Amino acid sequence: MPPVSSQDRDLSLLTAAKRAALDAGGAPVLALLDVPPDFAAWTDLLKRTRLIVASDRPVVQNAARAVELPVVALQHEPQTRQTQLSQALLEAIADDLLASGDTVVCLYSLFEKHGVDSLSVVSLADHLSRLTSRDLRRLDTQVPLETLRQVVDLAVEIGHEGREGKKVGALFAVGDHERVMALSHEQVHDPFRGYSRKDRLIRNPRVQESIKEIAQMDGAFVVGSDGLMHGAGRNLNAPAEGLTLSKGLGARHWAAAAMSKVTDAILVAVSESTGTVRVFQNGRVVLRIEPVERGLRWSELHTEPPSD
Ligand SMILES: Nc1ncnc2c1ncn2[C@@H]1O[C@H](COP(=O)(O)OP(=O)(O)OP(=O)(O)O)[C@@H](O)[C@H]1O
Repeated sequence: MPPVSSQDRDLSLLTAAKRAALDAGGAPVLALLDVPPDFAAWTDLLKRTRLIVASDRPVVQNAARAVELPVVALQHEPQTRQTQLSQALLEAIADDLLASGDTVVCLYSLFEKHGVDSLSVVSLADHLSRLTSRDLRRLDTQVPLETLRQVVDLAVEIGHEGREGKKVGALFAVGDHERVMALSHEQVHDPFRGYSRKDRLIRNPRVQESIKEIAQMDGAFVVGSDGLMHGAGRNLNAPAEGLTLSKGLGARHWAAAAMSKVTDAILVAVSESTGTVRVFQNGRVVLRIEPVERGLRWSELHTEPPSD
């Protein structure tokens, strides 16, 4: 069999991408490229199907901009194709080129130096939720992923929805609950006191609804590794020495950082003003989730020294 030229291979994959985009109800095509292709031929073939170009190479970015294609400019750093593709999708959502509920047809190269050799149809909603699990799994903690995931999902919902149109903040300590309880005191009456175990498990949807309601009150929720609520309305008072936090973060976030430093708990804070969820471990923000329209965006961490 004669070898297929890279240009022919690109065009046959592009035809398949167009077909997949139409089958998905007019999905956009995102091409992750290292070398500029013949963009005129590409747009000609794709016709009305929207094409977004992602690349860490200025030569590709410039060639795409020259024909007025939207560009996602990636950082050049050694990473797998899959990570690069995830990054491109997240950046495209952040730049409003994609919405987090979209299906996207992705074209990229796994093996070939030039052009594209692979096609994936990605549901962003599924992909984003898998990313959340993956990032949480990376945390080296004894708190089971399931419990962490439930708390983080709840925190994201609180930050995203608020309560009856009002913005709501919240604070959760997960794991190492005995030490967290010892380093905190009751700030307001604990609404969960006296409830049965079943009615204090955060996987119970009724408990989740109560948490959303109670989050409006002051203080923190203390959750055990098994997802059992041990306290609500707690004022956390771990010492805040030797901590570094981003500018603009107030008492809630300092309390979270401090408690995560002196215990093995993971702290999850929802900012009332922005809805941003921050996950703290060992005194540092290890994950930050920005609320974006209809979904989440995991973003990189920027740590700045505290202002005087
Ligand atoms: N040590 C603490 N323990 C538990 N909750 C706290 C603590 N300190 C503050 N909070 C809670 O955080 C709320 C907001 O405080 P503050 O505005 O200073 O925090 P912040 O970090 O700026 O958070 P936000 O972005 O939500 O405003 C307080 O009303 C209180 O409910």
